[in-house]
Formats: sequence, structure tokens, C-alpha cells
Amino acid sequence: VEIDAIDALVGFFESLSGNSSIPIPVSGWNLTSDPCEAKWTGITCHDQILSVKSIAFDSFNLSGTFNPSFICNITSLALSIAIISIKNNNLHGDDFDTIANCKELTHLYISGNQFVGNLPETLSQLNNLKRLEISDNGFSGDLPNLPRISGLIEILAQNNQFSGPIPEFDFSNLASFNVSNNNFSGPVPPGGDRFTPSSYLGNLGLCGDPLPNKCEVPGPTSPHAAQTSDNSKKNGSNSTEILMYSGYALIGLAILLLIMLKICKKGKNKKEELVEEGDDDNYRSKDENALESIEFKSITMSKSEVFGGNSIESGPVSSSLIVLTSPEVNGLKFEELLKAPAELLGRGKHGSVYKVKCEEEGMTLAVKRIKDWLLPSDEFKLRMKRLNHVKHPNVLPVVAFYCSRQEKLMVYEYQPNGSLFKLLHGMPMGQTFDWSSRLGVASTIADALSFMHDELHPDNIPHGNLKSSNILFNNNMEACISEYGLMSLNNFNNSPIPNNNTLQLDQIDGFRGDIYAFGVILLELLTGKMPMVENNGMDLATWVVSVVKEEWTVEVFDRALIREGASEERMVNLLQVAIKCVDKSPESRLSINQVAGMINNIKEDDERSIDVSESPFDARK
Ligand SMILES: Nc1ncnc2c1ncn2[C@@H]1O[C@H](COP(=O)(O)OP(=O)(O)OP(=O)(O)O)[C@@H](O)[C@H]1O
Repeated sequence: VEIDAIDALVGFFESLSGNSSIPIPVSGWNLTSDPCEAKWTGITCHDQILSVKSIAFDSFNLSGTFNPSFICNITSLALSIAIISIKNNNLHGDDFDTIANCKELTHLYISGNQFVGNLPETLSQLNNLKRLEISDNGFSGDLPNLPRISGLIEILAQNNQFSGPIPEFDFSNLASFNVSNNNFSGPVPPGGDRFTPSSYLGNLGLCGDPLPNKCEVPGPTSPHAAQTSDNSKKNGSNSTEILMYSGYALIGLAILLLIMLKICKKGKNKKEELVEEGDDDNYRSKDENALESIEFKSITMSKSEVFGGNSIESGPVSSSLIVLTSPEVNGLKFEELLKAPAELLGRGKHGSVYKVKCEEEGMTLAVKRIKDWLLPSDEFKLRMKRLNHVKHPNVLPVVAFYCSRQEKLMVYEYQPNGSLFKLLHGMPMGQTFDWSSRLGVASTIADALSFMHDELHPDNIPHGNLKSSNILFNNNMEACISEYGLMSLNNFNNSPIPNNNTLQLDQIDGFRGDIYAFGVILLELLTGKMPMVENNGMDLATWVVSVVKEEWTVEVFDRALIREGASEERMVNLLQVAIKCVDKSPESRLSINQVAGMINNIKEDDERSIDVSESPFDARK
């Protein structure tokens, strides 16, 4: 590390520690040693180039001033520091303008200090910022224009004095968001209802979903309010519809309980079979009547009223819930499930997912509630039946499903290790997802998809909604495809494929659509960027293709991979596969078998050249 940088770091630290009389246990931080070689307390360096990567002094009882100009005005530091974390101290400071020079910052954690005043507008120039934690301070005024930072995945700004409107974030890209206990006012921006009310509570002037208080009908002079009115018209949030949606919510809850009961009961059977097998027509007509009576009664019905004294064992006429029994659901008890709260895991474009934990059996389920499904119930049931017969260890099976005109519910085993999306875009500070693990995920998913395409091509069932949030890690940290076959593209109104296309064309497009989606996943693995993040106004695939055309190939790779020393040749090989998958013309895309073969070759090359005994996820601090 250069001498002027060392000088600046020492000045920065002296400013942080102020006149603290409390001895701070640190080593280094003097002009006579190198921060990387002498491993100064709180400093982490980039492995190969030995430059400062992170400065972390959480809970060090520091009571001086945070003055970023010390470090951000020194070019070598500004170009290497990715993480600043000084949470839970007693630091002051109200002049952060120069933070904008630290352009490589990905994580800025300054929560739990004594900061006051406005956040500078220059903060929004930190184009690489992923996580911003500024909660529990005394910040006031408007939030800067943070939505212009396309890669932001976390904003924690609760317990401050911020005021004005909440900026219009692209909430679909945010994994965490909290602005509770401030003085924000006006409507929660569109998409903000992706988060629960706890992200917004404690702001007296805030209104609209997900908060219980609706926004008032606007006066003609208020453009912001007029927009709210438009939105509320668009979203249909008049009082009748609110009542209607509340009704749906109650019905949904009743059905969720119903599903859980059926799984518990059915779990006692050891056989692996479809309950509905045998007398399908009889089953359907009686069941749907039974279900309708459930749906149109109120949630206050007792358990016995819901099931009419029938247990699942008494035959398929008890309800139209279909349990695909498997060893995993044996031994489940309904009482346990009833006690277990259903926690909302997330809301996607096509529905919501709930987590339900059965403590006694150590079993946790994920229930997906699908909305806007245009596939007729009969076809849906046939599809489930077909999917149940195609098993691959890296494709999550459906444990049970429920289907009526109004509702489609799918039950999966809960996967505890998160999704590929979270691993790539929401990793805790200091953790990396190394090259060989990324290549492993790519090859596992390609093999599993190739198997499913081979098996299900005659039935015209592609995945239909492949994306990194639908790649989940199981207990063994193996990647698994989730939601296979639930959402063929032509089942939705917003399908890019016109519904009047010939079956053949749909079939081609559905499977070729999966290839495109898989190409995007490869690009996420290679670039570390989110698929929908705009890069100079382009989606990920368009951006990568444009950069590669300009022969700046190396520019697209995740800097973590470059720093790790991953083979550029193999990254370029994988990039070429990805680019062939995202070709705009479906006919020019590779088949999944070709893709899987090419990825496996790259993986074999890679394995020959490295020590494969290393752990899959390398946590470096
Ligand atoms: N079986 C499961 N175990 C654990 N987490 C799950 C499971 N299924 C889904 N999830 C997680 O629940 C969240 C919501 O899932 P959901 O499928 O609704 O969202 P999405 O994939 O973003 O959108 P959509 O599929 O509706 O387009 C995601 O973070 C997803 O990773």
C-alpha cells in the first residue's frame, strides 16, 4: 500500500477515535507498517493485489468523527475500498460529500451512530453500492436519489428523522427495505407493498399499501396525489375491491389450513401414489362442490365443518386437495401444523410463497399460492400427475397441490439454504461465491434441465419461469430447480407469446424460452449482476452482448471472480455458451443438451487445473 494511502488511513482512524479516553484494542494503524502485510485491525485486503478492500470497526466504542474525505480523496484507496462498516459506535459527522469519490463501494454500513443532518445527494453517485445501512441515527431531510443506483439490494434507514416522500425504488430488485420510524409522508410508491407494513410503520404521513391507512382522494392541485389516485384506480383499490381482496385473503388462509391438514393426515400413509387415481370424474365433481361450500362460508368455520367429518383416508371425495405422498411427509401431525405460523416468504409476479414449520417432525413446507392462472383445472391436474412421474434429484418435487377455479396452491419442502438469487445478489459482507462453485451450479442445473426437457418434451411442459430465485439450495447445498412446469409462458395474459400461435410454435418457444432464461442465469453467475438491473438502459443480456461486441469482454465479469484469479479462458468459454443461449432468435439458440455438454467440458477442464478439495463456498473476510 502506497505511503500517501497509509498516511490517509492513519488520519482517518485518528478522526474516528477522536479523543476517546477508552483504550481501543487495535494493532497496526501506524505510519511504519503496511495495512495488508501487517494485517491492521479492521482492515481486509484484496488477496492478490494487496490493496485495502474493507474497513470494518463495528461496535468499537468509537466516538470521534467519520470523515470519508481522508480515504476517498486518495485515488488508490478510492479505487479499492469496497466495504466500509462502522456500525454501533458513537460517531459524529455531517459532511459525507466526498464519499462519492469511493466509487467502488458496495457496502456502506453506518447504522447505530450519532449522525445528523442530510445525507448528501452525492451518495446516489455510488453506482456499485449494493447494501446501504444508515438506520438508528439522527439523519433528516429527503433521502437522496438512491433509485438511480441500479444494483441496490438493501436499504435500511429506519429510526431516523427523514422526511418527504419515499423515492420510487424498483422494489422488485430490493431484498431488504426498511424506512420505519421516520417522518416520511405521502403514498408508499408503486411496488412498495412487496414489503410488510413493518418496513413503513412509524411514519405518520405515509399511506397506501401495505399500510392499513389508505391514501385520501387527491385534490386537483396535487400532482403527487393525482398520481396516487391514478394508481389506486389502476390497482382497483376502491372500497368494494378492498372488501373483495380481504375476502380472498380469508379464503386463502382457510385453504392453506386445509392443505396442511391434508398433508398431515396423508403423511401417515406409506404408499407413494396419487390420491385421485381411480375415479377422477366422480372425485372432481364432488370435491369441487365441497370446496365451494368451504370457500363461501366464512373463516370462522370449525375444523369439523370444513372437512364435514371426513378424513383424507375415507376417500378422495373429501376435498380437491391432492397429496402426492412421499416419505418426507410421513409422521406429520395436523396439530403441529396448526400451531405453526405461516410466514410470508415473498411475493413474486405470479403469487406468494408461505413457509410453514412443523416443529415436532422437523419438517418445514413452502406453499406457493398462484394467481392469474389461465390453465384449466383439468389440464392443471393432468400436468401435476405427469410431473409427479418425472423425478430428478436436482428438481424439487411437488409434495401436494390444490386446485379450484379461484385458487391454485402448490406445496414443496422448504429449502433452508436460500436461492441462487440470494447467494449471488444478497451475500453477507465479506463472503464470496467462488468460481468453481458457480461452475458447479451451472452444470448441475444444465444437467437437470436437460433431463426434464428430454422427459417432458412430448408433453409440451417446459419450466416456463426459470430464474435465479427459482434455483434453491437444499440441505446439502446442492442447487435444485424449483417450480418446474408451473408456469408455461402461454398460461398468462402477459405472455410474450400470442395465444393464437400453433401448438408447435408454442412448444418450440417454451423450451427455447427456458434456454434463454438459463442463459440469463449463466450471465448472473459470470457478472454477479441482477438480470433486471439496467446497465446503461439495457437488460443484462443486451448489456453483456453489447460490451462483448465492443471487445471489452473482461469488463463484464464479476470483479470477485477476477480477484479470485478464476481462469479468464474458462470464463470466456462459459460466456460464449451464455451468449448463444440468449440469442434473440429462438431458432439460433443451442439445445439444452448441447449447453449441458459444453458446460461439463468447461467444468472438467477447470477441475483438472485446480485442487478440488477446497470447500465450495469460500468465506473470506
Ligand atoms: N421451497 C422453497 N423453499 C424455500 N424458499 C422458497 C421455496 N420456494 C420459494 N421460495 C422463496 O420464496 C420467495 C418467493 O418465491 P416466489 O416463487 O413467489 O417468487 P419469485 O420466484 O420471485 O416470483 P414468481 O415465481 O412468482 O415469478 C423467493 O425468495 C423464493 O426463493
